[in-house]
Amino acid sequence: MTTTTSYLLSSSSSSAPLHTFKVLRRTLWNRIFALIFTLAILSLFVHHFICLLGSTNTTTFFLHFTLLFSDVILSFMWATTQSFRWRPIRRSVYPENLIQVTRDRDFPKLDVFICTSDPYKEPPMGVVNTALSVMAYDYPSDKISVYVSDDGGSELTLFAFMEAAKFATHWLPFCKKYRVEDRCPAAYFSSSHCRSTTHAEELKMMYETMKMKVESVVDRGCVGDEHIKTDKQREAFNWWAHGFTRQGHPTVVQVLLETGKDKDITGVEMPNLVYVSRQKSKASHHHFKAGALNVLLRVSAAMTNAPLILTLDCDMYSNDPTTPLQMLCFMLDSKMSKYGYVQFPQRFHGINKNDIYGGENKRLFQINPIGMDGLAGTNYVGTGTFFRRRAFFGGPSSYVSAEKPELNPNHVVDKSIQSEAVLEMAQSVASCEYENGTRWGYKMGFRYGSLVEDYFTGYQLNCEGWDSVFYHPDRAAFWGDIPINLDDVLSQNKRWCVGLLEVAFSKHSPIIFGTKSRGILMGLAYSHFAFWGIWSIPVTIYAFIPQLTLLNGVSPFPKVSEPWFFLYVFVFLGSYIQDCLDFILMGGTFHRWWNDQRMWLIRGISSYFFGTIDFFLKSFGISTFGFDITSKVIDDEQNKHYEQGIFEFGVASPLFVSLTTAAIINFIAFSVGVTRLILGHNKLEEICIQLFLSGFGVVNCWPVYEAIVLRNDKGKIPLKNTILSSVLAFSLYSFSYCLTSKI
Ligand SMILES: O=c1ccn([C@@H]2O[C@H](COP(=O)(O)OP(=O)(O)O[C@H]3O[C@H](CO)[C@@H](O)[C@H](O)[C@H]3O)[C@@H](O)[C@H]2O)c(=O)[nH]1
Ligand SMILES: [Mn+2]
Repeated sequence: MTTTTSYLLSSSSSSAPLHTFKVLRRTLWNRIFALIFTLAILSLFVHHFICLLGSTNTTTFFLHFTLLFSDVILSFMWATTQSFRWRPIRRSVYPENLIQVTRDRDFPKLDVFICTSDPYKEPPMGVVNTALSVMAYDYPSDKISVYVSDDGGSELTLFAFMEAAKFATHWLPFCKKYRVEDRCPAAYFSSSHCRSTTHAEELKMMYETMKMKVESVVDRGCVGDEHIKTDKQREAFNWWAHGFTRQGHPTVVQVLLETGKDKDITGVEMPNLVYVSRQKSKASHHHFKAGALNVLLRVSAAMTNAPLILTLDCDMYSNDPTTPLQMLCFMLDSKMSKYGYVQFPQRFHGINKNDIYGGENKRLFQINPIGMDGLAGTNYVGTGTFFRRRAFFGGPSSYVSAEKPELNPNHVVDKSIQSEAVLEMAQSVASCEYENGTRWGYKMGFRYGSLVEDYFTGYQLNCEGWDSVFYHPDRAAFWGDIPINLDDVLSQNKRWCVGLLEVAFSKHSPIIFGTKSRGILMGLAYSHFAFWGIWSIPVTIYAFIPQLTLLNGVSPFPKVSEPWFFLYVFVFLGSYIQDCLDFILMGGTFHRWWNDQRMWLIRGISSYFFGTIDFFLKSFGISTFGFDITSKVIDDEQNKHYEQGIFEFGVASPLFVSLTTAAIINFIAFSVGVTRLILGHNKLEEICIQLFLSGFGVVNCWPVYEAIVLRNDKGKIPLKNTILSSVLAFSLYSFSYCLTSKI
């Protein structure tokens, strides 16, 4: 391990700690480098001012001003990343010591929330696998309750869960008997750990039968009469009988398994399993996932009211049955009562060798969180998070009470979850109107007002005084799906970008409100995410200006013989090398880092660019945006390309237009630059920086050229897109020609 102990700290004073952490040794180097880099940035500004003052006409003034502006933004973003490098820490846990503070049977109850919202983009079998993997946790079954929120309001999903409830009575004892590690059935049956005994074969058969049944129902689009066996089932599916649509339907709460009543085939208690589809009506805003989670908070309060909550997306299945014990190491430490949540990293299976789309999001999900963890706490990333229920009701020392006493975290439920009173309560708190006039979404629960409800909620909790923990075990706690085509990746990033800008430009902007609440470093860390969208400004400027000026024979950058040239070299190499080191020290490879930086550029020019425009259009009331769910379905041909590491363009997405335009301009600028050098029309010393930047653009855009010219499959860039981009590139060139002809 490259991160040796600089000092070891434990927050528990007893001889056998539950958890410890170490501050990474790179901290010192990071701080020294931050100082040197700050001086370099200041010098760069001096250079920019000299150029601005020396400009002889408005065009050159404007040119230098644009470059200054873009460097100001780069510097701001660089400054925000210093918060992640200030004090990164790594934690360890010792679940074997839990016995000193509690016994198994006294473990706190755990409510698990799983969200799904579309049976076609999120196949029910995937959701079921996620649920089964957590139901089988190494945790007392009678302490676990799994609540599934179905925003798709789909009888197909309910049907899948009815089947899963039956299968679970076999699966759970099997896992425990053989100490199975992969408790997600799909993962287990396709892994090499799958036993080849008759018992395992039997289970596999059972699983396959269930899968076939569920998939055939999904293909048909409805649950046929032949599948409805009991009166209880008929009653449940009756909800779908009249005028039930996805956007307009009553609340459906269906208890599929109840602890105390339902037993597995060996006679051991089953966990609770509850299906919830909240009421929907076109007339009221449902606040996307945050709304769904708040409904689950209330429904679960009415039914079990566990003090600990795990939130999961439907595609994030558990990969380690001991995860709850690791979490308890923090939650049961009495000195950690101010810690509101424990975040496990989002990790993804099925990433191709070199991670062409940067799907791992290493910086977002692994590198930055260890930095924030060393300050006041990491951000919440929507899934793989264990919360204290209390954290949703005001700060650690400023309690906000719910409007109904039964919903408060200290309320003890003493009735069966299927009793009439409890079911009635669950129905009523899941209705559309319930939140009107209450503090849900603003002072309580998951927060509204941003498309990235996870980021916004974690941020608000941190601001209210809750700290949080990031725990990154070697064995991934959860595995999730990643989008495997470029359009999905870019659209997802665009949604994130819009949601983050909503926070950046709100009264809760982290730069002011965050800094005031939790200090400058936390303010900067949260600002780093909030202002993601503005990356688009420097990325776009550097993708076009050096290239267009090169084509027009103008050079706004220092010559090789000038000392300022070395400043540019230092700033570029310094930031790139540090970034690469951060990546590799976190277990990444050079190749993956390269692809990750390429995706950063691509996102800058597409997702962030269009996301920022969308955000401002919405702010002026010109357009609206929603939560487009990322597809978890795998198309065979796309998957083949992805496995081979080939980019998938395929659709005529507007997100590709700016990218293709930049690719064309960079290619032309680089070719023209090299030709002029060979012909002796230009000296390398004059155009070195511009030529380098164009060449860098060309190398990064390589997959785009392949997709325009060399490929003939479905994943190539549609001709329409190429023509549009060429026209745009030509217009940009003509425009720049007119401007620079006056210089
Ligand atoms: O109206 C909605 C929309 C979405 N979801 C669920 O939210 C989850 C995340 O949606 P997904 O399309 O997978 O979004 P991603 O961009 O992949 O998710 C990341 O970003 C989201 C914020 O944009 C977070 O909520 C997620 O936890 C985080 O993994 C899924 O389980 C959905 O079913 C709902 O329940 N209701
Ligand atoms: Mn997702």
